[in-house]
Amino acid sequence: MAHLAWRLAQRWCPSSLQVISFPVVQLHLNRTAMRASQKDFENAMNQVKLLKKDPGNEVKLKLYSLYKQATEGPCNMPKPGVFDLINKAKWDAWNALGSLPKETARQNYVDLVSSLSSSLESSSQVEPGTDRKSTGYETLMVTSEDGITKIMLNRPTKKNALNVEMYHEIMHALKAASKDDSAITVLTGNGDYYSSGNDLTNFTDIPPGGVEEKAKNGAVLLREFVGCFIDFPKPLIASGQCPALGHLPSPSLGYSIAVYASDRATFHTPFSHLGQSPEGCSSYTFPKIMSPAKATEMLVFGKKLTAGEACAQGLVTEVFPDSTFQKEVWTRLKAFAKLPPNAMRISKEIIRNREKEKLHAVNAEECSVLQGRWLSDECMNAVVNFLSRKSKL
Ligand SMILES: CCCCCCCCCC/C=C/CC(=O)SCCNC(=O)CCNC(=O)[C@H](O)C(C)(C)COP(=O)(O)OP(=O)(O)OC[C@H]1O[C@@H](n2cnc3c(N)ncnc32)[C@H](O)[C@@H]1OP(=O)(O)O
Repeated sequence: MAHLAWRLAQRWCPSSLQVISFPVVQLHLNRTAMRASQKDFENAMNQVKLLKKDPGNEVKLKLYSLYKQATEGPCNMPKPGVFDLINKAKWDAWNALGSLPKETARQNYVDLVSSLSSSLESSSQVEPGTDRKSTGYETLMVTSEDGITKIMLNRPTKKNALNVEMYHEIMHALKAASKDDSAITVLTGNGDYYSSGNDLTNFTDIPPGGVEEKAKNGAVLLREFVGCFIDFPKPLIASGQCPALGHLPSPSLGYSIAVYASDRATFHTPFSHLGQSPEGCSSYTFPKIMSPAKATEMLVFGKKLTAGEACAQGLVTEVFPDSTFQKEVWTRLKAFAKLPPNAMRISKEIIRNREKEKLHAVNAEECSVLQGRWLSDECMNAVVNFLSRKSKL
């Protein structure tokens, strides 16, 4: 629960002239400091994500409450029930700020983060330069520069497994990128995995309606998620330097207009190993892009492809040496981003539009089949085996 509260608190924030105790430091916040700008506030939100050490629940609740006060003003949400422990603690912390002005809350948030950063050391885990314009996501780093919006999956310690929050944040980031002034969008991963697919702990949080309700909600979420890729209007590029496993590769490979991979990357869709079935429209796009026989090896038998093999099969646009990958790919992307954006958009539209209806229908069918698969013994056993550390891919 502490971990969950921390993750929740990472996008939020603390209060004013007060001394907050937690195991590592005593924070003395100065209310008379200069007013923090929106940019200072955004920088502080990014800093929170880079903290190496957990500052403790008390501070996390402060961060949460100040963030909410700074962005939404005084708490006017209904009070959560007594058994909803995390949400109740958050509500109490926010409500305790009363009518504290938004600007003061913003300043206090910035002050608190600054104290935390100097006391708790920042992590150097993320790629350099990725904190330039991240926008308060918890599982992503989103930056926008030189006409390129970069959406980077940012759960490196979990190999960028997609938890429910990440599904929502990716959808949000794609929708925002479709409307921003960038010309192209790049999807990539931080750490040594592009992604390890669906976070298998997504299967553990069973709602009152039982596993059937869980599976139904999962199918709705997945359909919406893949739908966002199908409808994404701008050129989308997947850039992967390392292994891509399972879930995300399918939609991002099938719908990207370009896929760049380093010679260290691999592509693996182990649906059968997990008692599941193809998703992300891969049952339709892969046999078209590759050949039906090669797609069967990949989608039915879970054969892992090297970047070179994936390129030979047409799944990957080009493979670069690992040592020069970033430089070569970003030089190319920056050149693409200078092309007339409307022309690129329209060209993508004309390539993809006649397939759109079909893709949505395939997506719906795949999600419905998966909903049944998630209730099968085969799937449940595979998830239990992973979670009990009996298996890895
Ligand atoms: C009813 C459910 C509704 C859900 C909502 C919708 C879902 C839509 C699903 C659509 C279908 C998708 C299909 C797929 O995605 S299939 C792919 C699933 N992925 C896997 O099976 C990968 C499992 N992971 C591994 O095999 C290995 O971790 C690895 C990726 C090969 C890496 O091994 P390595 O030894 O290097 O590293 P660790 O195993 O120690 O991993 C580090 C920590 O990361 C955690 N981890 C990694 N991957 C996942 C994952 N997919 N889910 C959850 N957790 C993951 C791992 O447990 C370690 O955590 P720890 O440090 O806390 O132990």
